Amino acid sequence: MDEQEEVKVKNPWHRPVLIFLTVFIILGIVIMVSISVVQNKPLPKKYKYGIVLDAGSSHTSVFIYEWPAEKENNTGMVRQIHTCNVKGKGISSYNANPDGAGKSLQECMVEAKQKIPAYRHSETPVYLGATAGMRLLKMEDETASEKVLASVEHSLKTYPFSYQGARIISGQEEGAFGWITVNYLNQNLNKPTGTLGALDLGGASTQITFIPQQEIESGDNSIDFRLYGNDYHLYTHSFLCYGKDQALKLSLSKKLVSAHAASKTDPIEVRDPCFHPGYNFTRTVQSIFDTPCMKAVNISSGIISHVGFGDWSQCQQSIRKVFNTSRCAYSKCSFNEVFQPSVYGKFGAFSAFFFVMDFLNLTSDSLAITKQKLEKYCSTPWKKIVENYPLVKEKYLSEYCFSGTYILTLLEDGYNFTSENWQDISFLKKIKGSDAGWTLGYMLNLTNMIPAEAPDTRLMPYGGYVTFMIFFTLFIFVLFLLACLYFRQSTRKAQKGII
Ligand SMILES: Nc1nc2c(ncn2[C@@H]2O[C@H](COP(=O)(O)OP(=O)(O)OP(=O)(O)O)[C@@H](O)[C@H]2O)c(=O)[nH]1
Ligand SMILES: [Ca+2]
Repeated sequence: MDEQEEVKVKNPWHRPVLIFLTVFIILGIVIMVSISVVQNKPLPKKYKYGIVLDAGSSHTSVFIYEWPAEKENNTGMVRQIHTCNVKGKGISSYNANPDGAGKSLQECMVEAKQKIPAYRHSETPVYLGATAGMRLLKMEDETASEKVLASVEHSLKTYPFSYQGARIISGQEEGAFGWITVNYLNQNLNKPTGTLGALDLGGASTQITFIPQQEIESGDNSIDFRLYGNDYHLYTHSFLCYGKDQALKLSLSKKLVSAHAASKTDPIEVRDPCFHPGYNFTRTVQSIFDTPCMKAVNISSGIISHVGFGDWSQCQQSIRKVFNTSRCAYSKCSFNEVFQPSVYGKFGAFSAFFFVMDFLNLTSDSLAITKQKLEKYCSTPWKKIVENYPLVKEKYLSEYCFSGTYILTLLEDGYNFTSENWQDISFLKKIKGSDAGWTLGYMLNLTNMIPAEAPDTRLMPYGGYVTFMIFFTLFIFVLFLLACLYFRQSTRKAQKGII
């Protein structure tokens, strides 16, 4: 009995200090584990948003962009999460009914409200940039263009976003921001890699932008940027009236003028090699001349009979007439006396360059094959084309022969691409999910999201730095203990030896 009591008394777990210490240690472990679980739980990423409306000549598109809130100055972080095509034509078509321009944006802006989390609405910037359609309207009727801009401004201010302005952007801006977009999305801007030239074909204008190898001889075509610590010296030009819809009108007007001189029929028959054999459509003369891109001509008949005969090489001859290459006051020109250095490097060709070449399945062939295929396509009877593509809008369908030939002629005779560098052109619509176009570059610039200088980077992230320092300190401490132990052992051995 006494012995048993003695064992009980000697059991160390019955000592209060030890019990207290054990509970304390367990509690400590629980607290540490809980803190580490909470601390290391992946945080929900916070995003910011921006809206840009591309008010083009043919239609308006609304783009919504998203980027991680804490990484906004890094290249490639902004991505397009949604796009909405406004129903109907571009805002410049509302010249006679300006209120309609603002109203037309309603559906897409309501969609934007649903796509962006409500708590971000008030800090989400909205920009509207209008391009060639509004440039032409401003030339024709400045008051009407101001009314249209006032109408879209009034409409955009009714939404809970942060309205930042609606304006007509210049051709240089359109070209330069398109170039920034493609190079930002390809993450070319903070690396020593080459950049991609940008080719944009709209309905009313077309832009070419690239870094040339030679000096830029005209100030209007030069634009300088400092992005992420690199200096960029760009060549850019925007040809107003050379988008594919205006170019069609230009080309058709020339055919109409010569048909009018020769023909005695009413309506005048305009025979067109750029439209398929069997194509026959009645147009008004007004629909061809309703643009400041051409001087009005005095044509007696109000309507024309537009008849196709599908001959590619004659089509190309007729399109060449819209490019004036007879004079150049510089060492080199593209056309219409505009300076252009030799094209250099790889190019991304988007908007109608892509729609058309993709439809015609001509995005990856050599120049010679491209011409052969196009020749065959243009000579295909209109009836057969309609049968082959029952789902494609007839207006688009009828114009692909003209548009394909226009693209080829613009690139080869206008910009001076050759069979050697033809395959440096990539026809593209999107890059990593975001549309190629000027809108993203425009927003990045206005939100200061591309810094002039590359941000200074630390050797390692803060968390990594703390972990490294803790482990390294422990490692040194263990080495120190081992050294002490070794020192004690060796001094003991030495003392024993002495004894
Ligand atoms: N085939 C085809 N054509 C299209 C499509 N979308 C637009 N287009 C046409 O392609 C041309 C260029 O379109 P966009 O790039 O949107 O032109 P835009 O921005 O309205 O015109 P700009 O103000 O000159 O830039 C226009 O003639 C459009 O009608 C499409 O999906 N398929
Ligand atoms: Ca455009």
